[in-house]
Amino acid sequence: MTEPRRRKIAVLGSRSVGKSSLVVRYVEDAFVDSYYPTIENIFNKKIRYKGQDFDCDIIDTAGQDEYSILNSKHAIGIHGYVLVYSIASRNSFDMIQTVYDKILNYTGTESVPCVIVGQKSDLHVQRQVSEDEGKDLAQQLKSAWVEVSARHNANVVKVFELMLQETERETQETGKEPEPSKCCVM
Ligand SMILES: Nc1nc2c(ncn2[C@@H]2O[C@H](COP(=O)(O)OP(=O)(O)OP(=O)(O)O)[C@@H](O)[C@H]2O)c(=O)[nH]1
Repeated sequence: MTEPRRRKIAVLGSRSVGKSSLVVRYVEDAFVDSYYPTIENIFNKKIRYKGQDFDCDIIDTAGQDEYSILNSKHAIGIHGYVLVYSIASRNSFDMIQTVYDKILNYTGTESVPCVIVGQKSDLHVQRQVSEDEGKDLAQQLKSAWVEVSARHNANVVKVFELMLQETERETQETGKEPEPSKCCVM
């Protein structure tokens, strides 16, 4: 038996897009209708992916807006980022690029392993962001993309499979362990 590999995953995005609901659905298989703004919560989950065990810390963060300063501990020392928007909020979709740029500002790299998540896919009538727009953005940011509903438990597991696909891409190609993000001094 090989030792589980430790991975740190940060979940980021605008306020109220359903970051906590996504993580709680995944880790505890529960859904709550009420809204409690998050400051920070760290969840631990063992994930088996392609025959390998991963011991994952999933960091659920406070919602971001264009003026908030990304906490360095949510950008540095992280293996992969789950960037969440709501399909019913154009603003939250626009925020993905902003948050992504803030991460790159810290890491000084050209890209980081990312999954872009269109949450609340059950809100068909209120949809403001099309699937194609989500896919196009993901292509630009060289990220994976998926639409999910924490409420209906649709595609939630897929988010974390895609996350490991992204963080382990290099390991599969080179056999090298992925490095968590580092701070770049400009
Ligand atoms: N229709 C629908 N509503 C959802 C879904 N996921 C979450 N919500 C609702 O959206 C609201 C916000 O959800 P949260 O999970 O607290 O959002 P958050 O992104 O963690 O919010 P912050 O902590 O402020 O950043 C709550 O009222 C949830 O019940 C979903 O898949 N579908």
